[in-house]
Amino acid sequence: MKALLLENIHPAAVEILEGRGYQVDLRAGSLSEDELIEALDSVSLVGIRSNTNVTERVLESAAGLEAIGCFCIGTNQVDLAAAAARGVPVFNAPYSNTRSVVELVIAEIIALARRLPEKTQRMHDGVWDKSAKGSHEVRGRTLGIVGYGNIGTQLSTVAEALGMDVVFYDTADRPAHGTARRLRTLKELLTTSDVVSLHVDGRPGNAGFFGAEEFGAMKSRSMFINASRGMVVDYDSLRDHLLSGHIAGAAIDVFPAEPKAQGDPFESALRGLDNVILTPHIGGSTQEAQEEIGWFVAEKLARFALEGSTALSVNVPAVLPQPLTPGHRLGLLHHNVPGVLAELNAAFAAAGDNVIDQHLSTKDQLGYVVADTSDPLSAAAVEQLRGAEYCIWARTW
Ligand SMILES: NC(=O)C1=CN([C@@H]2O[C@H](COP(=O)(O)OP(=O)(O)OC[C@H]3O[C@@H](n4cnc5c(N)ncnc54)[C@H](O)[C@@H]3O)[C@@H](O)[C@H]2O)C=CC1
Ligand SMILES: O=C(O)C(=O)COP(=O)(O)O
Repeated sequence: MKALLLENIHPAAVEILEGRGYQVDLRAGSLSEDELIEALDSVSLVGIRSNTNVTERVLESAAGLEAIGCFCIGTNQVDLAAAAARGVPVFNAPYSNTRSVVELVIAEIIALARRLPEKTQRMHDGVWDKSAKGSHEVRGRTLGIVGYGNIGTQLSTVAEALGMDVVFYDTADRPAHGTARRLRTLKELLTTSDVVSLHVDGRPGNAGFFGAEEFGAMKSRSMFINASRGMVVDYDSLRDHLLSGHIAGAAIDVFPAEPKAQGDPFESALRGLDNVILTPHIGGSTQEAQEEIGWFVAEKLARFALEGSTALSVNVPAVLPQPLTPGHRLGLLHHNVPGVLAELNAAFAAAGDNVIDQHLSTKDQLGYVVADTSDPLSAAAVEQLRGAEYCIWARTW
């Protein structure tokens, strides 16, 4: 059994998968589509982070791929529908690096308010530039959070503890934390915030949603932070609004096209601008977060591959079966049509197998059932199931 782990996934993941009998190929960088297709030959588990794209073409060629682990929060880099259609579950770590992102953004809010990027540069240039001009406390200033999910809400709580007034805008119905106030429109947030921070997800509909109109609506001399996804923002427009002085500072951690490997050249319209903090997509890059992610996602991959558990999968029905009794479990991922369970249980009955435990879950067009039986279903009966029109795959453990 082979597992391919890309993008500097934490060694905790290697330890867990090797401990479950996998031969692990651990690599530092991300791969292009063609490189990934080649690397996935005879691989059953693959781990990626935010910079490797698993496209339908990759999935089409990776016949032996059983599951995908996104060792991060975002899963927009995977064609989730194509993976689901092929019965390939995708797992992520929805909370493991949340705090790390929040602490980076809090640091950036204060750094920008005190114009630290240019202060420290002047010192390194040998210039003593002691001035309060353009520097402010963050206490009492308004933070506008766009995207009030796991990261946005934690940021809200920490910012409030710093004495900031917090407002937020979210397309979904989200409860306010602490004294934060939900605003009905993005424009209201933009016109009232001293700092705007984006924490939306990378769904296709968010591509380019923050551009000239939004920057123009922001308060004069306000700050902008993006640690969500680069594809969300028009950075040429941000450059224009920084050069004009309308936006007084920015901190950017994510970019539309990010280098594939450590040390690769980085190009951006935002390089060389005053009071702009640029970081190489490190919001989740702390030792604590990476170790937690490595353990969390590797465990999900192993429990799926070795026991049939799809708990916390982002794209197939979630089933958390009982502890495995080897040799007595069947998993059936199928098209969500009537009669599947009846046919499966009829097959067990015909074989004289008593069903000890059974879990069925459905999600959109898919259904997934895991059944533990007194006696293993015969190979012929399993093959018959695999031939059914509704069957995507049937596996036994
Ligand atoms: N820079 C980095 O290293 C990291 C970046 N991220 C990015 O941050 C994103 C957010 O993470 P979480 O808070 O955990 O996700 P989440 O799914 O908990 O929250 C995202 C929120 O944004 C809202 N939203 C989506 N599109 C929106 C729009 N157009 N306008 C307003 N609200 C919108 C959603 O309703 C949701 O409440 C991730 O999807 C990922 O892309 C996450 C971790 C690390
Ligand atoms: O968790 C996320 O979605 C991130 O963007 C973190 O990405 P990374 O694991 O640093 O490639």
